[in-house]
Amino acid sequence: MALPAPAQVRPALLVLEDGRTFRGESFGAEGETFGEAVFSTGMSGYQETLTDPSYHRQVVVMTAPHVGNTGMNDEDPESSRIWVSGYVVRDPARVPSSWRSVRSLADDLRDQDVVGISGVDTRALTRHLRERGAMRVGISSTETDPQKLLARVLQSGEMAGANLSEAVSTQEAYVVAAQGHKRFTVAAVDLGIKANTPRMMSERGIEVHVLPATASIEDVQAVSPDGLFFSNGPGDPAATTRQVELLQGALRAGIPYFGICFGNQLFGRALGFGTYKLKYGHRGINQPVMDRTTGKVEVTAHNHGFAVDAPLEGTTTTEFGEVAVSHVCLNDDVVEGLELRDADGALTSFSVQYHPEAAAGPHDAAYLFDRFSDLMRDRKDA
Ligand SMILES: NC(=O)CC[C@H](N)C(=O)O
Repeated sequence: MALPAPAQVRPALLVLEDGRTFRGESFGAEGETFGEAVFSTGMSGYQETLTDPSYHRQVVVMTAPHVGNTGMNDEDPESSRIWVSGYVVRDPARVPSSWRSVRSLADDLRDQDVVGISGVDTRALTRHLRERGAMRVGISSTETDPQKLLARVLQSGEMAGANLSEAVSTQEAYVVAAQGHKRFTVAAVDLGIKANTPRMMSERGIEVHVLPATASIEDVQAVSPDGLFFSNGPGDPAATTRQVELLQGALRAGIPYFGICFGNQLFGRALGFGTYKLKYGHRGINQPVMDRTTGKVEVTAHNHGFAVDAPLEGTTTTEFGEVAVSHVCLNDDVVEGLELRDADGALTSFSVQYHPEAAAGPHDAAYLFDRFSDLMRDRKDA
């Protein structure tokens, strides 16, 4: 099959906040965009990455050199739109090829007004971010002067201190029915929830009441939940107070809790720990994490730029019980999970910094949804 002629090439410019400049071609929508430059090392799952609300206000650099081969389908999105504020690839596929593909990546970016750039040396850009840390960036197909774009990058918003989950959350509560026999009811606070999370709960007989990020403790209790869940989400956990207070109220009321990613960071804050910004974060689908409960190492999907500052060894006494770090990233010893136990040593709540709901995978961590079900069963019986 002959390849179609490349679309008319329009130059684009990428300028980091420290002045480093890359030149490439406009990819997706034309125009100008700003955000925090971060890199993802996943070799597959670009559609899930683009539609993950946790990437709100971030410009994602793909380290995979060739992106777009399988096009865009209607089954894999994690939400109803693309959330990244910009997209950087080296070599976009000119022809998508998959039986599920209904659009091309470039068309979807253009239709959803997402500005991207291609033809960039993404390896050099990633090495720069790894050495200097995640930082603000601008991409433009309308500006040709790097100094002028840099001035606008320096005026754009920072990720540290940004409270973003309410901007991406559902406005209205909705219910995802349990598949088969209903075993539990969960109140899931949407801080940027991915579609696969309620799906994986539903498959385990959980009826999921997805609530807006602004939900109150009364809204949670109105559902009579067996468990409370906080999702992943964008922004700085240190800038989020309302949901931390909600979580503390639920813990006082004795509701078992499970949190993922942002939900792990807010759990840490509710228990009295601080959070901090990692130099360049963890974003990819092959990060090794040890589950200290079983001693097993899982290969896991990550997308986080912040982390919980909790002691790796021993337990910490809080008004809610004894807390310990349950999971650790083997690359850099970053806290990847927390667990809370009562005075008898029984698990009452837990959370992980990584993604048991990960699509395209890996699926090593899917057992955590079973752990949540077991926890709700045990607390119901208690
Ligand atoms: N995926 C997430 O929930 C990300 C959490 C938080 N915004 C971070 O970057 O660390």
